[in-house]
Amino acid sequence: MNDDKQIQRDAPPIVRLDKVNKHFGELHVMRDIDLSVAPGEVVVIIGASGSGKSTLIRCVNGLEPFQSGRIEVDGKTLAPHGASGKSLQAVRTEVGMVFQQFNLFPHLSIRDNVTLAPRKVRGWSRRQANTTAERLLERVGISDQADKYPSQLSGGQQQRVALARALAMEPRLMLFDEPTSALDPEMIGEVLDAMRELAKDGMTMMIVTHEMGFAREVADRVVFVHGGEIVEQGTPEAVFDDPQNERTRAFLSRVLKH
Ligand SMILES: Nc1ncnc2c1ncn2[C@@H]1O[C@H](COP(=O)(O)OP(=O)(O)OP(=O)(O)O)[C@@H](O)[C@H]1O
Repeated sequence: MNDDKQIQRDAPPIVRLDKVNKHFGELHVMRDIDLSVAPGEVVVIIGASGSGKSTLIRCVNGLEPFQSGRIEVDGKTLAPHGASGKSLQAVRTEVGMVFQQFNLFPHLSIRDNVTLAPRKVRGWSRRQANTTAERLLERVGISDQADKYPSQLSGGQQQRVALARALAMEPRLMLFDEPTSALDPEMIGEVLDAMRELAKDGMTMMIVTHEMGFAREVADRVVFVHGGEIVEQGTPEAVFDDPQNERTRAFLSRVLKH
């Protein structure tokens, strides 16, 4: 997306999935998924509802166990049937996640929502965490809201706090699962702007979204998932303008009509 940005294709990938399979009972939701993400790369995952996009993201963060294959995140292995406690903990602290729902703590101020994890998990002093929170809230454009509580903020502002909170842990990788789908249309832009900035700064990102315009603009690579399989992947130009697979074409003609 950005010519100045460096994707470190020669470095070890930050994320690597090898032949990952996941079932929910009879339902096979990830089928032999192979996927690597290089440092600095922005990968956008698209596909119809129920195709397995969220499950893929949640497996990378260790939120869902999987049945076979292997997932490596920044050199730590998540094994099938749940990782060992240590690598799971390490992955969770190195990966930032932003969900559809903001999940802020309602009884904590915006500042305390952002500083809680670095203080508890990293052992930062209140002062150090507050300085970081100020910088991050400034970065997502809501430094004037630090003393407020989540219920006093709009959905778009709350989602930007959720982004600042994830960044406070200094993640190597950011995962987004439909971060704008719970927002009113007029608030979507402000969250996408914050994500755009992050991408420009070289953050490695995996993003599940239904915002196709944003996907085209921000992605280094677009991955189309159908029925738990990666059916097609490539640059946004390749996938959006010249899709090779019939199912990608059918999906895009459905979503781009609206
Ligand atoms: N905890 C669960 N238990 C049983 N089935 C589940 C569970 N979570 C997801 N599924 C099923 O797995 C399939 C894939 O779900 P997933 O949420 O990954 O799809 P998705 O592509 O992210 O969909 P959407 O765009 O609607 O969010 C769906 O059929 C869903 O109903």
